[in-house]
Amino acid sequence: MEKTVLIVDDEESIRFAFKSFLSRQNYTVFEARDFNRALEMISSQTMDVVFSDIVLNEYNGIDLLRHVKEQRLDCVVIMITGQPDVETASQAVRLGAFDYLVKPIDKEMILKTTKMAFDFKTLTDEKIKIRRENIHIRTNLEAVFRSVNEGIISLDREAKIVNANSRMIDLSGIPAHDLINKHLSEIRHRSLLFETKPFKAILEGQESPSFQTCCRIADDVKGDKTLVLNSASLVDKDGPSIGTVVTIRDETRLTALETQLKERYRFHKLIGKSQKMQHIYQLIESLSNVDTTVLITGESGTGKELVAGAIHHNGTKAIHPFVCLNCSALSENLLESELFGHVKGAFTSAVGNRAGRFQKAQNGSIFLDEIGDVSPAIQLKLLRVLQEKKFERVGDATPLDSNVRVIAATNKDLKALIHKGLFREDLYYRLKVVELRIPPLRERSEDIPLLTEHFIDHFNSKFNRRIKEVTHEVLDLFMKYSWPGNVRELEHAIEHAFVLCSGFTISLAHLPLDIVQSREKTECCILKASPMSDDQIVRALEEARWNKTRAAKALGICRQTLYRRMKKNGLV
Ligand SMILES: Nc1ncnc2c1ncn2[C@@H]1O[C@H](COP(=O)(O)OP(=O)(O)OP(=O)(O)O)[C@@H](O)[C@H]1O
Repeated sequence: MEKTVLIVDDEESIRFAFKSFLSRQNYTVFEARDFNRALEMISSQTMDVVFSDIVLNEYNGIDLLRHVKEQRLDCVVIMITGQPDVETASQAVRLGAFDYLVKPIDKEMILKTTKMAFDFKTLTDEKIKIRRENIHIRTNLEAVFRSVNEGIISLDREAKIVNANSRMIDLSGIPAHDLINKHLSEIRHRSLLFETKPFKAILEGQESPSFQTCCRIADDVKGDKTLVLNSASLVDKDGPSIGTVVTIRDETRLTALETQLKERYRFHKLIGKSQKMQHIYQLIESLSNVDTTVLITGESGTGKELVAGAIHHNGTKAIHPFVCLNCSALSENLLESELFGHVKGAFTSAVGNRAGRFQKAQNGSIFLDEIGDVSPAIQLKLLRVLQEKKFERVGDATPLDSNVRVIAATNKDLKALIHKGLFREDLYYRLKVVELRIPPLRERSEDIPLLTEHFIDHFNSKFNRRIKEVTHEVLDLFMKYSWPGNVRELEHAIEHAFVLCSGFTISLAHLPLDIVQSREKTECCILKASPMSDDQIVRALEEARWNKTRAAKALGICRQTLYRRMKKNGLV
């Protein structure tokens, strides 16, 4: 890069001497014999170093120096004088002259001073460059600091808050003037945010690693927030820590969306993403915190017990017991004692007092499965519990209070039972305050892949296996099959396959025969419908040398259909 020097002096010999010495050292030297010429040159050409005589006719070198400084020109000025005096020298230095030379000036001095001036200029330029870069970085950082969606707060080593961006102020709910320059201990009581781990660690003088926490911030209106806090030590390069910076990301919305998404596929122990299951989930939610009696209906194996469990566990009763009883499994007497308990001596084997299920479920919920199988006498007692919230133990006339939510279920048509006089109508309406009908699996086949995956996971962990999937044919069959036993049947089919499958994929060969045969039956029905002449059948049999399996295959029908056609034609 060109190094430019301007020599301003009215003495030509001086200008000549500077020019000849410096040109040989590869400096580009310009000359000016007076102040005005010098001004012209420094405004039209960048000068790195200016040597100027102090005496320049009507103006002097000090005026030139003043001009350079006023215009903030980027050059080093050295004053030269033939008549040194302390006052001008000190004035020159005060105004920012780099040096002050006294004539006569020899070559050595010119070269040495020029080199020093250039070294000084290089350093000054570097300093200016660094300063400009710093300003640029600082401006950018401040813009980032202001605009990011994360709260940022920095604290010094004494836990005094040095800075906080506007997002942080918003998250903490504390105005900037109450935050900046305050010690953490002074403001920690104002927001639960400051009670979290990173801030506690700062107060205790530790550095804390990145972690996730959920906290409720001071402004109650805003409610629970899921905040991810990250803290890092602020260190100078290789130096000691000068404080801590904590960043806070608000993930409330993300967490809510995640939860929603999960709920769509699963609700408590219920699996299913179909619209019908979404509707069930919504109903369960609205039923959870009301105390009404619920009647759950639906075919066997549709998940009625799981629904009852979800109603109980989703509500405020969840901390109290959830007691289940299958009413069809017990004789009338046993059921009565099981439901209401008995006292010692109530019957021959009653050797002591025994609490019934209603007592055990106190403040919680009781699930009465197969309610349609209950005898008229027990129906009457249940009606009393529902109406009066009271019951008596067998062998004791003292009524006991019942604070139990009743959830009943049946796969029977209770209305038909009422018609036949087998079920009390008044009990039916007491039970059916809200009816929840669980759809059979065939009406929500989009849940089948999800349920299949769920049961594979379940049996993998139960039997310590590593089965990955079912084949396309299996899934296809599952989607078409009518599942009379509903989810329970699917669960059992997969458990059956776990026994037979020794690899990683469940195929048709591993499934229960009745499910596979249901497919063959369907295919046979389809094939049977296609017209096929008796001649064609006989020809196929002859070609297959009367091997029925091969002939059926050649005709594209199943063996049973072929056999039926042969029988019809008297071929067997
Ligand atoms: N939606 C579902 N998600 C996961 N598992 C389910 C689901 N529905 C049913 N099951 C499972 O199927 C089996 C039968 O469920 P459950 O006992 O709740 O059915 P149910 O309708 O009460 O049957 P039943 O009328 O015969 O008493 C259970 O092992 C249960 O875990």
